[in-house]
Amino acid sequence: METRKRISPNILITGTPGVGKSTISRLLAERTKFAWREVSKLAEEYNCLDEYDPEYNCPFLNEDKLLDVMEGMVAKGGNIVDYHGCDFFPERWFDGVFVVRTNNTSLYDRLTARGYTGKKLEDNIQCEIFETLLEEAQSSYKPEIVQELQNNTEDQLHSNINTIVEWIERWKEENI
Ligand SMILES: Nc1ncnc2c1ncn2[C@@H]1O[C@H](COP(=O)(O)OP(=O)(O)O)[C@@H](O)[C@H]1O
Repeated sequence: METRKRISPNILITGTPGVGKSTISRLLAERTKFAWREVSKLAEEYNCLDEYDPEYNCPFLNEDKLLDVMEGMVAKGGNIVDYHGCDFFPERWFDGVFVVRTNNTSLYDRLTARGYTGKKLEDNIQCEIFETLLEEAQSSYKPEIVQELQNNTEDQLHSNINTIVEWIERWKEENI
């Protein structure tokens, strides 16, 4: 699969759990009619989860199996891939990578509302403070396709959607 064969771009929405990836992806999918690929749901649906990680209380992802499942889905473009990790996807899959960011207090409130406590809560807050996903994205993709989006407020949510929609329009002008 080569980038120039796509008639619509593939977009990766990544970031720490709770920053708003699903919210952005859902609204963006409604606006653009792109397919929203929730990687966690696909992993469950296609049995790509291996044995349980007792430390984090969640199953390990079988990355190779998931990539095999997703390869055909992303081939033609027009996908919004939503996941809290990004270094194991093939670089060639994505035309734009958006790293969603949230300040500590908002993230803390959102994760506690989701029922996160203890180590899981602390690790996710630290992940955001240390910009782990931003660094992961910057080291996995060309810097010019990686963009950070601050997503603390409703206003920012809507402007983030507009930013991505405008980015898609520009991509189409330049690539089709
Ligand atoms: N810009 C925003 N302003 C306020 N709340 C938001 C914003 N974006 C998302 N949220 C809320 O934060 C919570 C986590 O969002 P979600 O999209 O599930 O995050 P993720 O998919 O990154 O784990 C949800 O309750 C969602 O409604």
